[in-house]
Amino acid sequence: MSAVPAASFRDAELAFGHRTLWSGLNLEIEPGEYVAVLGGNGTGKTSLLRVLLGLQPLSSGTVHVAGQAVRRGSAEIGYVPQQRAFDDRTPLRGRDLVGLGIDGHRWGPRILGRKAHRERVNTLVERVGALEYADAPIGQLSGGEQQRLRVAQALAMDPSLLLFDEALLSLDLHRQSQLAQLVAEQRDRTGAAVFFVTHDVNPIIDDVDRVLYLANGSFRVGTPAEVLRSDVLSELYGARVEVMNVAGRVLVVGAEIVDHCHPPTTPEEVTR
Ligand SMILES: Nc1ncnc2c1ncn2[C@@H]1O[C@H](COP(=O)(O)OP(=O)(O)OP(=O)(O)O)[C@@H](O)[C@H]1O
Repeated sequence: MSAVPAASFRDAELAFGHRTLWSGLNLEIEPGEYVAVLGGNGTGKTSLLRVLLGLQPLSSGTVHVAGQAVRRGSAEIGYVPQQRAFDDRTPLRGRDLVGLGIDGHRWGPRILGRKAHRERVNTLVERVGALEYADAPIGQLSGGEQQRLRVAQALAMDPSLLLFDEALLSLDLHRQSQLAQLVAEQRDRTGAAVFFVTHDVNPIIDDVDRVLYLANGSFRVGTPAEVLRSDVLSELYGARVEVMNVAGRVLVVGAEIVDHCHPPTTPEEVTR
């Protein structure tokens, strides 16, 4: 008997007014499966995560997380939102932010006792390599440092589904690969499924099982080798799109012309 899917979409459609972001989405993600969500600006990647979080209802169809209808505040989900810097007056230390991942989603007494809570926070802070600055006010940390603490918060309760929205954005290449490794380790250790929204799949490509590529009000889903091909993406975009391997990285060239909402100024890097 197969396990309950970590997440599943059935005939799912999301539209705002007359604009359909995607429709006919049938997708089951198994525990431990790693899915990269790719596509240009405004194609509905963040909205897809918001649907899983129970923050955005579908226009039609159904969505489940761990076999249950989605709901807000689910402890099954760890989420790293698209980055917004904390105000430097935010009255939180780095480790307080991480601690919110343990019991910040619920009212009432702490899930863990004071000592166990402290130890758990310390383990998480150490795991993301943030011990050095975890006691500093969060708003005084760099974007990359804040990001590592956000990741620690998302991992806090070993959720069965991890959602990352452009989590690599403010990190240098070394930190990108460290974070990618951390996510892969967490997946391997806990069997969590992963949805990773990104404009550059290169740092995570070795870990990715499937790609969900959104464009032009439609999508393609499959292994990176199945989806990240000139013929497949040209058909999806309805225009000539080249997937090129340049110095070990694959670039998608031509997609920016069709991603007309907020065209990127450089070729979109998606895989090597
Ligand atoms: N609640 C809403 N009501 C109306 N339109 C919305 C709503 N939420 C999102 N949109 C629109 O849906 C489109 C997709 O937004 P979304 O943030 O999901 O895109 P994205 O693929 O994550 O883009 P980016 O790469 O720029 O972050 C955008 O045009 C956005 O303005």
